[in-house]
Amino acid sequence: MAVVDTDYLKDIDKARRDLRALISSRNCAPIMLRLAWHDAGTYDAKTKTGGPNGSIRNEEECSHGSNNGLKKAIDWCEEVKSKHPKITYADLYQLAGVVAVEVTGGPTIDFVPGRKDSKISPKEGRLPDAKQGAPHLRNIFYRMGLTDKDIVALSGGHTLGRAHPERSGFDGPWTNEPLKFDNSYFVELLSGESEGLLKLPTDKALVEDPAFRPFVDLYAKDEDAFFRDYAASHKKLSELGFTPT
Ligand SMILES: C=CC1=C(C)/C(=C/c2[nH]c(Cc3[nH]c(Cc4[nH]c(OC(C)(C)C)c(C)c4C=C)c(C)c3CCC(=O)O)c(CCC(=O)O)c2C)NC1=O
Ligand SMILES: [Fe+3]
Repeated sequence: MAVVDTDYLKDIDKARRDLRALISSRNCAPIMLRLAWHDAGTYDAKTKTGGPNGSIRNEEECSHGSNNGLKKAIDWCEEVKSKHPKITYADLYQLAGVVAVEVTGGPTIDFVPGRKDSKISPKEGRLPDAKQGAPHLRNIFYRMGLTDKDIVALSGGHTLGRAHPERSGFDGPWTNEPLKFDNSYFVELLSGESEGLLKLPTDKALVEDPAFRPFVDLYAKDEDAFFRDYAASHKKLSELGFTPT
């Protein structure tokens, strides 16, 4: 556990400002949010391994196929790390994810520092495979200790950014404003195919599965409900395996 004293908290605040400036000036909120998830999304609640521990910076893990393209985000975070070396990579990547949502107009997410770094990287295969459907999503997210509601709320993170053919083989944004954090991902999900907009098989599973669908309907019509549930799920994912002191 990193020692969270007043100096550490002061450093976190300065790093938060640096991240706001960096993410706003480079319009890189989407890839920073994806970096935060890819570090946290490896958590296994049974074995208490993986999770938000900065291990994605290890060459072995950041070269996993599912992490294609994230090296850029890791290098950008290094600029902030070099100015605030006391902050753990684990805290820095999760802070970047929180700031990415904030600067694009999303909900304020409670951030508690104190995550420890780990050099151990799990084997590839712990993140969801976009080509699969509902059973696979449940296998992956239940393993993390998350629920159906978390799966739908977190998928709303696709309100930001786009897929890149050279990274995942998929192409295009999910919404018409990929730098605005809002509930348009769910509105698009319910409005069928739109020219130039992407729907992954895992996105479509949310509409077809009877347990996921009520959350999609709620979030498409009530943005406040989406923001409330997203903020709670984002905090949960960013604290997997971490008990704030
Ligand atoms: C729920 C299942 C799920 C899957 C299978 C998934 C897969 C997925 N997510 C993204 C990009 C992608 N994903 C995300 C947020 C994201 N991603 C993510 O799933 C994880 C990490 C658990 C896989 C979570 C839980 C969140 C929540 C916020 C962003 C912001 C971007 C755009 C990045 C960019 O613009 O570069 C891509 C395209 C990568 C590329 O080509 O650049 C793919 C294939 N995202 C999913 O939600
Ligand atoms: Fe994604």
